[in-house]
Amino acid sequence: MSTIVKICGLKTLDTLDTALDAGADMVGFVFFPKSPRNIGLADAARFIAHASGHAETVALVVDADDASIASILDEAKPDWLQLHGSETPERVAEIRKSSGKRVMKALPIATAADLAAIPAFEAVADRLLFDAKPPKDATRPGGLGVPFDWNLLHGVETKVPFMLSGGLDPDNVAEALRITHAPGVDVSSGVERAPGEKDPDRIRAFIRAARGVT
Ligand SMILES: O=C(O)c1ccccc1NCC(=O)[C@H](O)[C@H](O)COP(=O)(O)O
Repeated sequence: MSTIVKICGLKTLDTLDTALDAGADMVGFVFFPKSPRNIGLADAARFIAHASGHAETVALVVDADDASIASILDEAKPDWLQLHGSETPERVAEIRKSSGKRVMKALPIATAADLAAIPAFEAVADRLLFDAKPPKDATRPGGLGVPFDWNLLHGVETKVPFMLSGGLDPDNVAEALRITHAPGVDVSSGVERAPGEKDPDRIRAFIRAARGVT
């Protein structure tokens, strides 16, 4: 089965088209004002409509309230909601039920102890995203371009599919997949030429590398 590839933090039509043309399975749009990838609702709606039918679309939120989620669903109509904050299993279940959307829950990973969160969240989410735990002084909970020890995921078993994330790039994604056998990978910083500025060549290179295309 081919590795599912998600390109996250897209902000322009040309880089979205690059990701789609290169075969990205999922494209992510960030709704987090402190992020250099933060996107407005109108642009997200336009890009999600453009991507529909070519890739699954993901709206990424961080501890969003019901009103914010409702606006995103009404205006942008994503296929997935990615919950990248400190949402509890109960909150994940509540959002999944009320939105009727598939939900991907990000779990911050730094040590083996962090894997203890898997059972509670795999019971309420459609997919898990293992991302590097942010440092205490981080201004955002993701998109930091920093990996965690992939060996922590060696042999991990989950009841729902998972994605590997955090500090991936065209040069390390094949090794990350060799170690983790992750069914999916997700990248943001590693395909950028500057924070929030996606690089089409790096997007293409990442997808090729993730697919094992030399
Ligand atoms: O990308 C962001 O700026 C971001 C901001 C706030 C919460 C989550 C964010 N990104 C989440 C993602 O899914 C990223 O792709 C993931 O954290 C990996 O990022 P990177 O290490 O930069 O590849």
